[in-house]
Amino acid sequence: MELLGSKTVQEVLIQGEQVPEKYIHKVEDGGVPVPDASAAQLMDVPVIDLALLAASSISADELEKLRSALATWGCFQVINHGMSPEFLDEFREITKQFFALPVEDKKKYLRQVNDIQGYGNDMVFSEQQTLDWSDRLYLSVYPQDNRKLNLWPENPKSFRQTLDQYTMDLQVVTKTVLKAMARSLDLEDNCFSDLYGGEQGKMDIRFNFYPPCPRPDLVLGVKPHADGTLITLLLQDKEVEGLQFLKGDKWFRAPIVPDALLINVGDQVEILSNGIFKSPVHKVVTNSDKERISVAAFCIPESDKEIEPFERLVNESRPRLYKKVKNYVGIYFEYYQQGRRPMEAAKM
Ligand SMILES: O=C(O)CCC(=O)C(=O)O
Ligand SMILES: [Fe+2]
Repeated sequence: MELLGSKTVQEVLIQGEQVPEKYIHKVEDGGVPVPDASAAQLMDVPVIDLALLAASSISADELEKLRSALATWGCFQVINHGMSPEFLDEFREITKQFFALPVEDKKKYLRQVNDIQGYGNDMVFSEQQTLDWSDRLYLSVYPQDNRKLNLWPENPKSFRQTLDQYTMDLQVVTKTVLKAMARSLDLEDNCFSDLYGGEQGKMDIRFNFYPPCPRPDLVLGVKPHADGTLITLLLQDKEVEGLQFLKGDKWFRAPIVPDALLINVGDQVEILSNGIFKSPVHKVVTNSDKERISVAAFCIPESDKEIEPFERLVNESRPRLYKKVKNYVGIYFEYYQQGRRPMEAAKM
């Protein structure tokens, strides 16, 4: 159960408070709570041309690039995805315009306690939870029955239509990526996409807004987590960095490739691939003078689908690492509430 909601970050800032205690990360052993972002290296994650992954003209080199990126980083950037740079700019623009509305106007779309959809802050499950320095708008878009249109902004005027177009385009990208992932593992083309569901696999969208933060050394935009999805497609801010990925015990900065989408696999693909593809732990740092936006699209299997390692990927040299799970997103929140890594629930 969620505790009563707290304020949005924007409201905290309007009230001119010091950064409230609840947002502050502490390190008991006296280390640095949030290491200086500029000290982190850029990741060398490949940029993949989606046209070269489409079934009709698939390139073996591109496929190998994909497999190797997902086995090392768990993510890659993709260009030639069918959306024009102008359209991506328009989509970023409606995101900025929505968050720039006065608090009162946005509150029409306020998330209710215990519902994930709507505008507001991170869901709060325990008194101990350190809060993220981000405001969100979370909307389910597919299947269409999941849409709560009363929570879809009417201002800016083009918001709904632009979101609709963006998510239709993403469904096409998702299908191509899921097929290519299967091929890169020598599996049957549709093995991932069958779990995702027919024409309209489940997709949720989270618009993230990170206001400038007076204490980037103590506060995170999003605390370290891995996504509970099959895959996540992220549109990053065009100018402001913030996202970092963990590899080994080091954090790396995700580079901005303005017209690319950054795609990462989530826990469910790590399970299905028997650990060959890594669901990367990532976080978002804040900065003191620039706001940042991003938009994450979460692709999630239907909740009645059983998720377990594909048999072809289990053998003597690679024993089965994960149990069968169902409704993983439900498990995800239960573990998250207790401050545990949800993947623990799936390990053998
Ligand atoms: O803002 C970002 O770059 C990433 C956000 C994220 O990790 C998420 O929404 O799950
Ligand atoms: Fe994430």
